[in-house]
Amino acid sequence: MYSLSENKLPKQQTPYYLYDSSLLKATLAQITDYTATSPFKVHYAIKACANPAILDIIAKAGFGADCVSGGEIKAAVKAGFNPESIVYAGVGKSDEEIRYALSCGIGCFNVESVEELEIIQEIAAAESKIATVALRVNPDIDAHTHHYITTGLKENKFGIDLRMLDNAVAKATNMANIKLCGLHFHIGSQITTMEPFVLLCKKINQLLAKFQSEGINITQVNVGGGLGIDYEHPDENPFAPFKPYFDTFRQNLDSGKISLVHFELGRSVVAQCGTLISRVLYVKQGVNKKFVIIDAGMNDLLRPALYGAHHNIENISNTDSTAVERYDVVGPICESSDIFATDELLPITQRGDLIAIRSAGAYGETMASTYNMRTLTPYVIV
Ligand SMILES: Cc1ncc(COP(=O)(O)O)c(C=O)c1O
Ligand SMILES: N[C@@H](CCCC[NH3+])C(=O)O
Repeated sequence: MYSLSENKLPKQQTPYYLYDSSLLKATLAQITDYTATSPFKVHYAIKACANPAILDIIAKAGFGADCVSGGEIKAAVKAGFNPESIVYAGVGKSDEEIRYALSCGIGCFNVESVEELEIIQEIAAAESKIATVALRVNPDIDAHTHHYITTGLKENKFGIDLRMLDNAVAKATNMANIKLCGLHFHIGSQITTMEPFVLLCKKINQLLAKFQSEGINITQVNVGGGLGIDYEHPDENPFAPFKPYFDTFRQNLDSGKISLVHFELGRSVVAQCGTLISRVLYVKQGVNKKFVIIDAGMNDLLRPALYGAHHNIENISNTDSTAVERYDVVGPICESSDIFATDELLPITQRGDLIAIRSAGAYGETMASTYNMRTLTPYVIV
């Protein structure tokens, strides 16, 4: 794995994303190993990181792609993902995006409402095409994660409510240009215990048994993504708990009823291979505290400002932990929420030091903006 020492870092203007390709490849190899013995297919969730160099590596490793917009489908096709291995979710697919997805020949639309199903039928009929769809079910399961990234509760906008599912299945099976291939679920992100996934498996088993008893043979399920990572200990735990995760589905899904299980992993694939590298502009004395003001801001990495997320922060210019101090680590953006950490214990830090913000490979670069007329964050892959 790449070591973050100052003299080995690329000579690149800060701030920038640094991606470790060897860690990414080792992660992909683990996932491939743990899924090889079962009818499991993993689609990488492009929203986590759509960097072309990263997509290239993931496509070459034989993964499918999970997309949520026409732009993501375009990026996936360009990166070499097989269109038949592309799945497409999202509550607000536009007519143009549906037409584009059909023209690419994507593998499956994960349909989030009956209203959307009707539009896909209409467009597919006009284009004389068959759209393969899975119905996204809202299973009303609490993923016990940040409320902004919980997606499987009945008050969330995602998926079809359980009470409306029978109607949606009946409609889908009767539409001339729709081929119903399965059910789709995604209960949330950064899920760190297996319990919500066990509940999900139980719900899936119940639903498939019910439909099969009614003569509706649904044999494929997509269980979404959501596997969490260790933000506090990226060196001790560079890999997400893939083995218990895949074992949970192997042990709890009713294999007699299911021919293929699709996964849509994002964060757990790419988070640990990315680091945001930044430089200290000022160490500012406040009334009761010191601020380390760095040249990266919430426009480069939004997660701390949006979710109060904490990423591990390291001073890679001074690693001497025998003399430490507490600092608020903040960016230059004109917002009080532009804070990466409060009371962070760091070695004595000074202007010019390089700061690494770890575990930033997922939902980092993809959520960056040009707010305050800043340039989009560049990247280096090593
Ligand atoms: C439908 C869908 N699939 C997959 C993912 C990827 O989730 P994660 O990055 O938590 O694995 C998301 C994001 O939460 C999603 O909305
Ligand atoms: N963007 C979120 C995850 C949302 C996943 C998309 N449904 C994060 O950074 O944690």
